[in-house]
Amino acid sequence: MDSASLILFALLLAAFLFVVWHKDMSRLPPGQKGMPFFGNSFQIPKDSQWLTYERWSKQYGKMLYLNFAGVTVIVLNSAKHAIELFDKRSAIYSDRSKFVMVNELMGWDYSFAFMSYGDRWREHRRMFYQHYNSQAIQKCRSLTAREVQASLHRFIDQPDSFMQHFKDLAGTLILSVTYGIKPLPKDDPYIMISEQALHGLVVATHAGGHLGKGYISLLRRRVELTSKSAVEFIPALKYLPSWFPGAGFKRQAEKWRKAAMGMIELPFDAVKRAMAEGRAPESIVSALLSKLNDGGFSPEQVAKQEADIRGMAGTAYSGSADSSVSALGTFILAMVLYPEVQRKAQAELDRVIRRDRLPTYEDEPNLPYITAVLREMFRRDDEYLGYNLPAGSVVIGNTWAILHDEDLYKDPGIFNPDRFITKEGTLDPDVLNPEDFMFGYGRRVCPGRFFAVQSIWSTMATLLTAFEIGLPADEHGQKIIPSGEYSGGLAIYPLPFRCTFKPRSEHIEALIRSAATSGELTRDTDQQLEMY
Ligand code: HEM
Repeated sequence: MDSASLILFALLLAAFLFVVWHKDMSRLPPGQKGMPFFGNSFQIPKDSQWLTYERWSKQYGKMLYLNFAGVTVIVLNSAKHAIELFDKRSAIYSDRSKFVMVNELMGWDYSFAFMSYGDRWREHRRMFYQHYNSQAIQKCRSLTAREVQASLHRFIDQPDSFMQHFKDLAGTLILSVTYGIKPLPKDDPYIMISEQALHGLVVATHAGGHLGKGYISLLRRRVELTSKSAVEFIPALKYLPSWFPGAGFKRQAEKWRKAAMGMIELPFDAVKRAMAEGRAPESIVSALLSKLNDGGFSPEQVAKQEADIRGMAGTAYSGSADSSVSALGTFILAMVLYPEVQRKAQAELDRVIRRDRLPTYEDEPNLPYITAVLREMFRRDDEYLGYNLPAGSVVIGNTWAILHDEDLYKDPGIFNPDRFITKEGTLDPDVLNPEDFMFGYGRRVCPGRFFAVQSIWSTMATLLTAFEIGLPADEHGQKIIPSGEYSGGLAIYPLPFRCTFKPRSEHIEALIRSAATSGELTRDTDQQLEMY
């Protein structure tokens, strides 16, 4: 081919590609115009990206097209679109990204939350769901009530550490139910190793701290937005030796991997040892292992199923820890910023519970306003968005925009649980329940949602019965008002703020103190599994 024909061929090819690309583009939803090659990469802020999506969606439409250096991103800003795609067409919107850093280098491929859509994911999810569905988790109601009540004294003794108390409580509940482990009140080794593992996960999936340096500055925002790193862009980087300049992410991944493995192996091995010694308390893992021991399986089958149980159980801790704590942080924030809502909730509790005991989840049907507060809290909680990944493009359900849609919720910026209540004082079935959105969509919808709702509701109702939740005053006697802002991350939390927890009566304080003692006694019995 001579050079003139070569140029002609190149021009024709370019024209063809342009037409194909253009034709394809014309079928995409409208969106904000971006830069050549980088697209919208540099137009998205580091935190609270959902606000930018919402703003653009008002300009361009509820289904928004974005381009991050060649990766197509579709953001769904309406309930209708999210249901249409994620629920009704869930077969093609249920995959996950490959997560090279998290899955391959840090060892999280045991967790079905990060698995691609397929048989292995299905098997793990089915096993999980058998034990955490709405029926099954009713068994843990009394355990939940006992542990919530046993934690109350901490709010009196160390009010400023209330987020830490929520963290400890979330860890206690999930470890007790899943493994039969009662964590120590302080510095529990199972919780500590799990926190290390989760910290690694949060760092690896958020800001691009572990990336090749030049690459980060160039593509940082695109990286952050899709929770990926340079190694996600160029998977071959995973083969770099750890000592190679710029391969610090591999050394870091090795450390985080140890924590991720410790998190699933240590409690699992403790249950196995306790079972061998005939002293294992009731738990999901011991129930599954007993079935396995009675099943007449070959050693290979046992090894495979043990690995599945170990991974499924570890997924429960990682799914539960941050999300519930974030929601409860939002609850406390709402209670101090909207004292009239707190008073109304307490009036309902006083009417139904009569101040002579602490509530349990059994009381839920008689306390619609508390459930309305939970729904309103979920509507306001800035939990991060779920990702779903169809053929090559990222589809994001912008839950924040959906739950702030003025067509669905009047004055969405106001914390108003009454929006969920009818004139007769019951829950209004015609108002969209935020639980249908904030737990994700379709086949990947959060399988821990029943456990989450039960434990968060119980914690909220118990705290409201036990305490006047208020704000401390500064040296001039002025109340210190929290900013109400949130920090970014995989799950995000209200920025630290102070509040006070005053027992609502002497009788309640006596109940709190006695619940604390019975909680400690439980921990000292042979129910505690030793770690080593
Ligand atoms: C307020 C609390 C919680 C919130 C807001 C929440 C929210 C979510 C969201 C948005 C997803 C992604 C769904 C999607 O991809 O569309 C998810 C997945 C998941 N959650 Fe939760 N969650 C909470 C509590 C829990 C708890 C307590 C557990 C465990 C007991 C749990 C276990 C999981 C698991 C295992 C997945 C992965 C499911 C899969 O990929 O198939 N979550 N959650």
